[in-house]
Amino acid sequence: MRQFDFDKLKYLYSTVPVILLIHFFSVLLFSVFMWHYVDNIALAVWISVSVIVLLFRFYHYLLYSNSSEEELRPQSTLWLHRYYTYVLIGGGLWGSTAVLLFPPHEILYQMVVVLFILGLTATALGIISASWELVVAYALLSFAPIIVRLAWMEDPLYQTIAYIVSALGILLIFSAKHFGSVIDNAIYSKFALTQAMSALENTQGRLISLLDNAPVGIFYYDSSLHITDLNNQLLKTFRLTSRDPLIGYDLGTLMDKRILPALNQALEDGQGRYEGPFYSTFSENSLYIELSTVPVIDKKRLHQGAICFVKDLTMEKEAQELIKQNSFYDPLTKLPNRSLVTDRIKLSIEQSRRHLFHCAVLFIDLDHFKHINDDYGHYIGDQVLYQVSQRLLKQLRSEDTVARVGGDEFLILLNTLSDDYTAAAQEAMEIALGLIDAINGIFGIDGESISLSASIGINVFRGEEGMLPDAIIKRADIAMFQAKRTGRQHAELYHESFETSQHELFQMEKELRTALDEKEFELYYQPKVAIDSDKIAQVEALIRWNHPDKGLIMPEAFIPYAEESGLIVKIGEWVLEESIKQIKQWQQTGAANAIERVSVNVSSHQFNQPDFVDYLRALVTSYEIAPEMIELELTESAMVDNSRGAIDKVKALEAFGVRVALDDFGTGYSSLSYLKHLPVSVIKIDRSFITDLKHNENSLMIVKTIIAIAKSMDLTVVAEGVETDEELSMLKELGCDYYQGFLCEKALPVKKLEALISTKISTRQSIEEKRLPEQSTSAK
Ligand SMILES: Nc1nc2c(ncn2[C@@H]2O[C@H](COP(=O)(O)O[C@H]3[C@@H](O)[C@H](n4cnc5c(=O)[nH]c(N)nc54)O[C@@H]3COP(=O)(O)O)[C@@H](O)[C@H]2O)c(=O)[nH]1
Repeated sequence: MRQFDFDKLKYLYSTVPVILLIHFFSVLLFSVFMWHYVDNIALAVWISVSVIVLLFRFYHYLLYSNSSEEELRPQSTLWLHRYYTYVLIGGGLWGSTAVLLFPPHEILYQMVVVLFILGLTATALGIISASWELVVAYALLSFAPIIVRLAWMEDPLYQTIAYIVSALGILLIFSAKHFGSVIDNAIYSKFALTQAMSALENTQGRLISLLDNAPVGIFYYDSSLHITDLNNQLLKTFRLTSRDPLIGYDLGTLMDKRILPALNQALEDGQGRYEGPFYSTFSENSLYIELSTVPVIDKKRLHQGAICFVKDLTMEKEAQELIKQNSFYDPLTKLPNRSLVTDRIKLSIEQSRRHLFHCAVLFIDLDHFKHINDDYGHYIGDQVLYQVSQRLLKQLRSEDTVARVGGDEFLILLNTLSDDYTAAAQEAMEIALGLIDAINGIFGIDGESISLSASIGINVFRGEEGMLPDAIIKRADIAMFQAKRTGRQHAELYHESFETSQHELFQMEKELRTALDEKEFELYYQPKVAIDSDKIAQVEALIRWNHPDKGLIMPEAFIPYAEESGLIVKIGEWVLEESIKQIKQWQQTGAANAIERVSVNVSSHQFNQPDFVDYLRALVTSYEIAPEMIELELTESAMVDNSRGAIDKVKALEAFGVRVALDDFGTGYSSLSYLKHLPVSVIKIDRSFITDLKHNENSLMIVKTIIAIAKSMDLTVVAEGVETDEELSMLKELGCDYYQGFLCEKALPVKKLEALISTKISTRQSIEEKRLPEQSTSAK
């Protein structure tokens, strides 16, 4: 059943109580009136039937009233038919009075019957007028019998009354039709209203849910800038728990007035927008918001205030700031990074070009920082970098920029130096020296004392057309590289010639790689003679490069390049393995039985490799040679550069059986007290002291002292660079254990060394033999 028909059914049932009452009292009244004039049995039967019908109808009415709409809806047609049935039975009962209860003679009571039928039908038709078919059926059932009865009577008066009743009946039917259409309209209007109300409620519900669940804060405000409504998100945005302080709030009194223009804009029929920081009056929070406003206009185009949407962008903004911070600043030191300093250099190029002053870029690289990371771990390494950044900042002016551009690399941009290049270079150099002083020294971190130094490259520039920041940085880098090459711990001012030496380095590096791949290196061996027995007891492995074009190249010509490029590690590994192979071969062939030990030079780079000891152990084990056959020659600087790790490594090597000699002793740090801390077995006195031995009192004193202290510490002493008998006899007198030098032999290829040793003659004899032809020649 359609909703409209269902509503009509509801209306019809709403009339039942009235119908029942009218019907009941009408039956009662009719019976009282007619009791003496009609057949009492017929009247009793009529009354009984009427009462039974009324009771049933009442019962069904109660059933209907107690049913829910959901229960009634599926049976609505049945209930309509029930209603129709009872109405028609009612009509039939009153119609039947014209047949059963019409007094034959009392004309007055006959008219009472007619009046009852007319009155009740008129009432009934009014009530049931909502159903046209029912009206017609009811009118027929109630009027037809009385009209027929009256018309059947002979008296023309009755016939006239029959016409009148018929006319009234027709009139009533049409009145009921009109009344019915009024009721229909009323039901339809109510139905339409209900529909509209429910649609409105739905829309309102949707709007409320939209407002409450909108991801942006929303509030309405009237034309006098007072808040009239708001959603939950707005409370969240402003960290509030209650709407109360906001409803009716005058936005004109906000502490932060930056949003007012946008709010007013919407009241002037425009759309307002604001994005930026906002200080909340209510929660006293600093936010970053995006706000937009639109006017609220009703159907009559009248302004009803405005609506404002507020988005809290605080978190996005903070994230953006963080990203920005990370893309322009170094997270560890909080210093600008390469991008930012590059930008600033660009600016300096422009400014110095316009104002004719000089600027400088200082490229700082910490010396041997890698060892700090390797020995103390990255946490301490990070702390050192942080402290360095702080020391740098302290030294500089606020207009200068300090940036961290790599692991242990810092860039400093000095602005507004002198307009004279020489003066500017001097200023930059003074600042650089100040920075070196600031960095040089001990860093105390977590109970560790870490010594540090730095090398600085300086590039002084004045902006020119087309000058690029990268080129400026590169020059400072080249100068820094030069500072590293020339001893570290100092500053170098960029010079064009540095580029050539760098180019040379790259070229040499390339050639050295080829030399390794093409096996162009060879080991020569120089004898070390036991002074007491005058026997070749040991040899030192010394590298040579058989260059395909340049011939034999001595190590001093390429080792420094190998050191700088880092290739020394690979070359050193080759030397170690080659020496061990040679030892193995000598062991197997017995070709050099007399050789008790082979010493190998190890560069600080190689020695400072974290896995150096393990590497050597593995090599010795895999070639199955006695570790005692090897002696490693380390310079003092290799140990001082990495004092903590070096001592442990030397201990581990000595414990394994490999001996460690301190090479070039007397040069460099030359700290005799330092010897106590180094668990080495041998010290080699530097050649420079031996050469000077005869002519320089100081050298004699130094050699004397070194030997005395070494002896007191039970160390073996080797003197290198011995070229004369005099030097040898002086060393013998001072108690030196071994000597090495041209007096015995220079470094020889393996075959020649083997040949020398296989003569099994004392070196003195060999020397004498060598001299004899010379003497005979001179004698001639
Ligand atoms: N890391 C490595 N360094 C190495 C290796 N091989 C050599 N070197 C180092 O190169 C420097 C020069 O070595 P070299 O040209 O071989 O010179 C050695 C001797 O020939 C020279 N010597 C020896 N006796 C005399 C002498 O009586 N007079 C004189 N003028 N020179 C002499 O001394 C060099 C050996 O020095 P040292 O190592 O200090 O014992 C040199 O520093 C080598 O260390 C290598 O494989 N790896």
